[in-house]
Amino acid sequence: MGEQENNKTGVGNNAMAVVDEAPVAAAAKEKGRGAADPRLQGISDAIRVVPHFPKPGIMFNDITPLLLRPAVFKDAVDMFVERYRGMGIAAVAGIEARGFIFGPAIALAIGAKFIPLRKPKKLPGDVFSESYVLEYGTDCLEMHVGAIEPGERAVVVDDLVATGGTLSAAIRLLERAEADVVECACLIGLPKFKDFYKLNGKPVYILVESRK
Ligand SMILES: O=P(O)(O)OC[C@H]1O[C@H](OP(=O)(O)OP(=O)(O)O)[C@H](O)[C@@H]1O
Ligand SMILES: Nc1ncnc2[nH]cnc12
Repeated sequence: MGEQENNKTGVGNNAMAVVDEAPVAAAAKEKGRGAADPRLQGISDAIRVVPHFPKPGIMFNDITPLLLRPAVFKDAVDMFVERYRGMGIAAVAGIEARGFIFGPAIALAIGAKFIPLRKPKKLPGDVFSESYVLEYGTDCLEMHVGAIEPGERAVVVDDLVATGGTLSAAIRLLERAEADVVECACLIGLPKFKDFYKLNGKPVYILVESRK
């Protein structure tokens, strides 16, 4: 992925007017590539920030308003599809629950399989399990053994990266199956994530950065 491996690809501050509650459109302003992609402002505007949910102090980035706007929902999916098409990606791994909203559409569009990374005790077969710490608790992700073959190229998809704990667990799961994790893709990055350009050595591609 060349130059893109060395920066939080497509992510950065921008000068767009921002409503207080809306995340700032930040992506597609790849280094030296000129103006931001015009679709990003619509994506940013369609994300609602809800203070103190699910507990005091958390600024919850809610993607459900974006899902109610088909054109904006499509823009978000298209931006990921444009990025990963033709890269020999065999699998899109989506993180339960919100990675299940975007992951399958991306997988179908690029001709990849979709692998659900599920919360504990939901998958009936043999699983790999990885625990992680969240902004508001701890959790675990599981993946079916045999979902991916050694050496297959994979992208991990979720709606948001906060601490990076969930994505790191997803990367660990795929790597236990000897998959080649190419990148993680999220709609939203929280500002505190800005210091992480990589997770477990893997690039993280973010469309918009939340102000809060
Ligand atoms: O970067 P992190 O600090 O790990 O947090 C990000 C994760 O938190 C949210 O999911 P959540 O665990 O709330 O589960 P849900 O999608 O089932 O609501 C979000 O959808 C990410 O998966
Ligand atoms: N601030 C936040 N908004 C939405 N989902 C989250 N998951 C972890 N932190 C979150």
